[in-house]
Amino acid sequence: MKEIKIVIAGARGRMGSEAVKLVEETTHFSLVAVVDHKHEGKSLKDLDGFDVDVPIYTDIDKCFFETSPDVLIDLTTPEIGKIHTKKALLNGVRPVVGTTGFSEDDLAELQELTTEKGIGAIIAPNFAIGAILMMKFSQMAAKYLQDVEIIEQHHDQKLDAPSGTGLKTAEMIAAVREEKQQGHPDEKEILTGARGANYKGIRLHSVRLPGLIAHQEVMFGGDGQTLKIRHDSYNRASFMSGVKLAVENVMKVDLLVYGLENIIE
Ligand SMILES: NC(=O)C1=CN([C@@H]2O[C@H](COP(=O)(O)OP(=O)(O)OC[C@H]3O[C@@H](n4cnc5c(N)ncnc54)[C@H](O)[C@@H]3O)[C@@H](O)[C@H]2O)C=CC1
Ligand SMILES: O=C(O)C1=N[C@H](C(=O)O)C[C@H](O)C1
Repeated sequence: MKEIKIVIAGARGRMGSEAVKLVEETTHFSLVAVVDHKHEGKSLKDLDGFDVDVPIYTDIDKCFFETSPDVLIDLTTPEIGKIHTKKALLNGVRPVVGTTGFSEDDLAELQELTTEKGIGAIIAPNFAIGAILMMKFSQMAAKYLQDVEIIEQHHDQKLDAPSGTGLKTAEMIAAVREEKQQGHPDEKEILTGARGANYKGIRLHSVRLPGLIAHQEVMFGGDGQTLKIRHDSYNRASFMSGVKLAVENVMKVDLLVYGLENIIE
């Protein structure tokens, strides 16, 4: 298999450090550099916990120019992730984006840029295969049970709410469900936010607690019955087979793919 040259942005983070391991362990992947907001000019091996000798860049354009990667894996923050994704496309580098917190407008802009540049990009709110199945099963269930609420639970260092997965699940359900208001028509929030966020009538609840990693339950209600579809990630290794799949697939597409469910048969 042809070698794929990769840059990782956010390599020191919880997900990024796991992605460094994945790239190192995969024979046809080659890590050529990492992007950080600190440590310009150092090697990754100078930092605690890494023994990989690749340069650290704080300037992503310079990084792309000097290392000519095929793929950028971005695992940073919502704000920075957007900038990196745009810069990757402008530099002819295929982005694989795990970073969440992008708005509909951001996605539309990136889709336009991807089409203009004619190179592939993958934005995946969740790389875990079990989470993809949870979303697909939820979409199936929503055809039969239209009353649904999403409860996503994450560690308390997470920046965005609702999670990318929660939002994507709501979007997938909304695509097959006629929009409706749930609960009592006269219901009133005594405390603002008590009923959660509202995506086309679907309620989304975000729990943030230390000890959690990434969990989501999609709860459906019908006459005298409920159905719960749940996924739990207990560690960040759970996301890595999806990252590998995304890197391999981004080399084969020439458009923006939003969600791994679009490349998993
Ligand atoms: N798609 C998926 O399956 C998953 C996505 N995520 C998402 O990935 C992102 C990262 O999550 P974590 O690793 O938990 O966060 P983290 O906070 O552990 O890591 C973020 C990293 O980004 C770096 N960073 C911040 N500003 C930067 C800049 N200007 N340039 C380069 N690097 C910069 C930080 O130094 C840090 O190392 C989040 O958006 C999260 O929602 C997390 C888990 C799974
Ligand atoms: O920040 C996280 O941790 C996660 N973020 C993604 C999201 O927002 O859905 C994926 C996963 O849930 C972990």
